[in-house]
Amino acid sequence: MKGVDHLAHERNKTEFDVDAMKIVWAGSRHAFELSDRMARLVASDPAFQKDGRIRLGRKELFKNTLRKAAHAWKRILELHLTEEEAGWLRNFVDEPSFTDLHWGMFVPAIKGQGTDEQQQKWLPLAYKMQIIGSYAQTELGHGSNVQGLETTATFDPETDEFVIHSPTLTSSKWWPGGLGKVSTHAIVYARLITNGQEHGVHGFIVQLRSLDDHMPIPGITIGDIGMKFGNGAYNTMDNGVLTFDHIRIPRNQMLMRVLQVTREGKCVKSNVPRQLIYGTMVFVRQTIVADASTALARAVCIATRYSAVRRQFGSQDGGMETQVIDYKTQQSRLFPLLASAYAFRFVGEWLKWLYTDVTQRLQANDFSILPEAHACTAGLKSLTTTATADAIEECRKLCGGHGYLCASGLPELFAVYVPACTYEGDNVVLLLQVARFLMKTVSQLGSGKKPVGTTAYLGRVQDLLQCCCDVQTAEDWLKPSVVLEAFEARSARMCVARAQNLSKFENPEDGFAELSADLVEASVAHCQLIVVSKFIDKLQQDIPGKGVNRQLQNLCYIYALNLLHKYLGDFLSTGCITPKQASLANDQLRSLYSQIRPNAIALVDAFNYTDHYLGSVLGRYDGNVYPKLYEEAWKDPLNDSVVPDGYHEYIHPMLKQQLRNARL
Ligand SMILES: CCCCC/C=C\C/C=C\C/C=C\C/C=C\C/C=C/C(=O)SCCNC(=O)CCNC(=O)[C@H](O)C(C)(C)COP(=O)(O)OP(=O)(O)OC[C@H]1O[C@@H](n2cnc3c(N)ncnc32)[C@H](O)[C@@H]1OP(=O)(O)O
Ligand SMILES: Cc1cc2nc3c(=O)[nH]c(=O)nc-3n(C[C@H](O)[C@H](O)[C@H](O)COP(=O)(O)OP(=O)(O)OC[C@H]3O[C@@H](n4cnc5c(N)ncnc54)[C@H](O)[C@@H]3O)c2cc1C
Repeated sequence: MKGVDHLAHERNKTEFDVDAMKIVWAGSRHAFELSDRMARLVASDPAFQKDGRIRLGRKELFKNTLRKAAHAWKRILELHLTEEEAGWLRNFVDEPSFTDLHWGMFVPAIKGQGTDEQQQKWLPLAYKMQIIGSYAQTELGHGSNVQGLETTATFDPETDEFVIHSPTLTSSKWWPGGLGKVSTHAIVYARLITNGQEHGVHGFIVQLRSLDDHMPIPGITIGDIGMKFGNGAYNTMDNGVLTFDHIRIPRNQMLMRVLQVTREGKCVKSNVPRQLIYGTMVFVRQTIVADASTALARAVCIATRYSAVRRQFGSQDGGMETQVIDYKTQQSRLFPLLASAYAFRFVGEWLKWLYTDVTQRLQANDFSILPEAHACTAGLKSLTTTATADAIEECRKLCGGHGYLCASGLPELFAVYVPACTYEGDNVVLLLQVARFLMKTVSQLGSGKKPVGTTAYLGRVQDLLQCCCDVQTAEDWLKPSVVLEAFEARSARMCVARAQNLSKFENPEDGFAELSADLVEASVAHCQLIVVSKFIDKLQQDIPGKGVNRQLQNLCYIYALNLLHKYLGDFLSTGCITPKQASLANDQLRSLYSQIRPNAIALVDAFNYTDHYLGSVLGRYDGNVYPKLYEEAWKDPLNDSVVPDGYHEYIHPMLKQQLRNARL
């Protein structure tokens, strides 16, 4: 790092091995080295520079994204990068584009729902980018309700083809990323109709554009759906609209792992459950959880470094003013977010493991943990994206006025990130799925079915309904068993209370609708328990590096005790803890903030973000904020001329008018 390090005094306070923490954050030495190499490769390549992109108009912005995606692909081929390396490289380019959907959804959909023959035919084309794919599920009229989609795929036995059609305006495909201007193909979700009978929604591989001149296939209408929230931000993506007028595709382009349609138009079910049609969403939700920690860590890194640079008030005898990071209010807002970044990292790691485990089991025809995988991915996607979007906004406020400048990097980060609360399942709709899973689990307790995995604690429900929290001193809140029991008891009691209320309804569906707001709260409690318990599990691992485990313990308890404080109503009303114990938890929280304080800068350094990736003047590694902020202001196009365009037309005549009026 060249030049003066304005944060050196902060780094000198560090009480742990930052390099060892970098490896913990990355997940392994291999992951660290690989991501570090790719981050530096991107940061050092002028073709990937990001300065000024927020000032580009839509067309320039989009073309710039196409240029970067093409350059990234060129570098991937030239350097013979592995799939893993290529994924990191695209990540550090840090610009949403059609490639996200091609690699993130189109390829996984074919892998997860295609037969062996379909995979053999389509994957090599996709891997070489000889075709570019998107994921066209959502329509103008329906997104959450997948079974309500209207596009039809009618089998024509005479020609051995499906006819894909958009019967209504609301059946227009609407939102798919990469679809508007780039994709040549899409996985299109449509209602399958054979021999006049409906067979639910299925995926079909449909060519959209000519591979020669990129013109839409006759009968297809396709375009971009228009500008989205924020400058730059997600507008690099061509989210699209698409309609079909009786488009014909060969029968073998229906993804047939779940259901096969024969030459005669007969439907033959395979042994895999129907829910596997939703498998791509499960995969992507899992990646979104991992991505949440990355986005949250970016915002926290910016806010933490800036909070150490920024000084306000408190100067005595003309000495230095107080660093805003030393205010307890700043710490109580910032450090729980820092702790959440680590918590989400570890739960994301665990979810990846769970997903891999489910995938292997599915291949061996074991579908038993599919409902749990669905509930965990849906619930954790919802919990982590909501918390991350809120946290990015909180980090903006933590940076005061300068946080509102685009140069802080936070407005763009927020605008890019916030749709994660909606895409891949609206966060409330997903929590309702978790609630269904929890209520089903509770209802089966009486029949002796033993809950496993993340709901195993519900098997001890009788104990959890009676247990009393064993906290007498603030230090008692640093016992993993105490924290875990408090979270388990809160979640179990909320689930049981909701189940009892549901049982009062004659029709369970009426009850579910009526109590849905309460049910969502139980889902949140359950998901928070998962995050806390996976963080505690992480602490039990042998983590090398001086002081690393100690810092992680502090972060873990900050995460848990801050939730306890924030959701105190739940903990008190369910009788899990007493007001006195809650007050002791707060005492402990304040003490933990003081312990984290000297390590805060090193804990964000451990994310190993380059200045290029952070894209923030406030979050610069060297803390040299003010000169760079000053320099940045002069780059604004308004400062190209001293007297602005429009002066002669609008300002000058107004001034003259006032002068005349004054003389009158
Ligand atoms: C620049 C930032 C990028 C960040 C991302 C980083 C990495 C990601 C990598 C790549 C992606 C690239 C970019 C990402 C950006 C945007 C892409 C966005 C894409 C999309 O949004 S695609 C569209 C997503 N749409 C949805 O999520 C729709 C939500 N709705 C549903 O999932 C379902 O309709 C529903 C709500 C679950 C209802 O289902 P339905 O069948 O009608 O009803 P139920 O009766 O409730 O369920 C029946 C039964 O099935 C079980 N179930 C439901 N879903 C699943 C599932 N997914 N898996 C397994 N099982 C499932 C349910 O539990 C029921 O079971 P029972 O036992 O009770 O019968
Ligand atoms: C940036 C972005 C990218 C996207 N990319 C893609 C893509 O590549 N491919 C694709 O197919 N789709 C994509 N989508 C679409 C996305 O998946 C849907 O928008 C999302 O699933 C939400 O569905 P909806 O829009 O129908 O919301 P709605 O369901 O209409 O939600 C509106 C409101 O109704 C509430 N609500 C809905 N149902 C219920 C219920 N049962 N109970 C209680 N409340 C309910 C919701 O909580 C929400 O508050 C994208 C969306 C965005 C914003």
